[in-house]
Amino acid sequence: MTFSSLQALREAITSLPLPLSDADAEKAVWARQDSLTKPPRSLGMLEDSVAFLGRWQRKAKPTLERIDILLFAGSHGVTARGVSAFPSSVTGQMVANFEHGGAAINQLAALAGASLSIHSLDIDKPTGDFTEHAALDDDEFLDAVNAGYTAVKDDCDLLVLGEMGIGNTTPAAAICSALFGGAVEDWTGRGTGIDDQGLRRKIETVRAGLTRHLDKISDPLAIAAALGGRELAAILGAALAARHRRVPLLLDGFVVSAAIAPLHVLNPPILDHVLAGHVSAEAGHGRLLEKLNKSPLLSLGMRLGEGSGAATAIMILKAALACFHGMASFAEAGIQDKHDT
Ligand SMILES: Cc1cc2ncn([C@H]3O[C@H](COP(=O)(O)O)[C@@H](O)[C@H]3O)c2cc1C
Ligand SMILES: O=C(O)c1cccnc1
Repeated sequence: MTFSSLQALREAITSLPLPLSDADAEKAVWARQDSLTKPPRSLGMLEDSVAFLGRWQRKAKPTLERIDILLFAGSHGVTARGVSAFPSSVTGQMVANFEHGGAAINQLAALAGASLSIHSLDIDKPTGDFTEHAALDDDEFLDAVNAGYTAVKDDCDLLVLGEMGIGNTTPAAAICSALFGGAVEDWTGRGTGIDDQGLRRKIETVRAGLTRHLDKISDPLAIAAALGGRELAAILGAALAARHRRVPLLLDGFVVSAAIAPLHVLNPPILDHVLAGHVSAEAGHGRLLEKLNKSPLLSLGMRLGEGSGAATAIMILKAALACFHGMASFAEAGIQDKHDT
């Protein structure tokens, strides 16, 4: 499926009947977990994670055999305003680095046993500077959403989305400010490590973008197009495809979370298939996860993007499944179970 208009996309988000998760599979997961040789629920979020995987994989015994990491790259016109500590040319150079296996995400994907595919979205064609024009017109936005939507494959046990795009913490901050309000400073962080003067410029840039596109403030998809970018739009499309296909999605940092936030504002249950991998050190990510009602598995002070925080969290999911599949039950081990009260 691809979307030929914003209206068709909006309908797919708000009015199509959404496929549901499997409550019976989840019940079976909890029944097994409660029979294993540990005090009930003592593995905390590990147990919650197995229940989540069971529900969305529709399996009483969930697995992580096939994990796909899709990394989307795009270029941002707003970088001309001096909002990043790095030049825009680094985006293409990092794409080459991903292809040669030299980036953090390559190492983490290999360790996690995940496949990694790189999707470059017109990186030689930066988006418009959102303080002056819409970053993307409707057609450009839909093309990127469709690229993300069609990149998701059915037969995967878990999906991770990553991004590369110098400057993209600025559109992420602008989208959050537009969707959720509050002080622009609270959504705007240092990204790649911009200095104090740069941070002030970045905050002013976000403010100017909000003023320019004030007329779109009540339309989350118009905000995503006017203030976003191609890799963010593709992430929105991929998250929607995962929901339609009941593929569980593990969320990365601030940029990926901001990219899917318009889905939440349009229809909160649409992100029920999403688990937060980590909370990034980027200002605003913790607040954004609260808005999305997600509790992160990890808080490691990471602020890289690329899908790296989520890829690290895969190891936690694998730890959870190792216990779930490998532990003996009280009956098998001949251990006395909890007193009946
Ligand atoms: C070498 C390098 C590798 C990266 N990998 C991810 N990012 C991250 O930093 C960028 C966002 O931060 P800002 O908005 O400050 O530019 C994005 O490309 C993001 O993926 C990187 C940034 C750099 C410099
Ligand atoms: O949390 C993120 O997604 C992030 C933080 C800094 C730079 N790039 C991405």
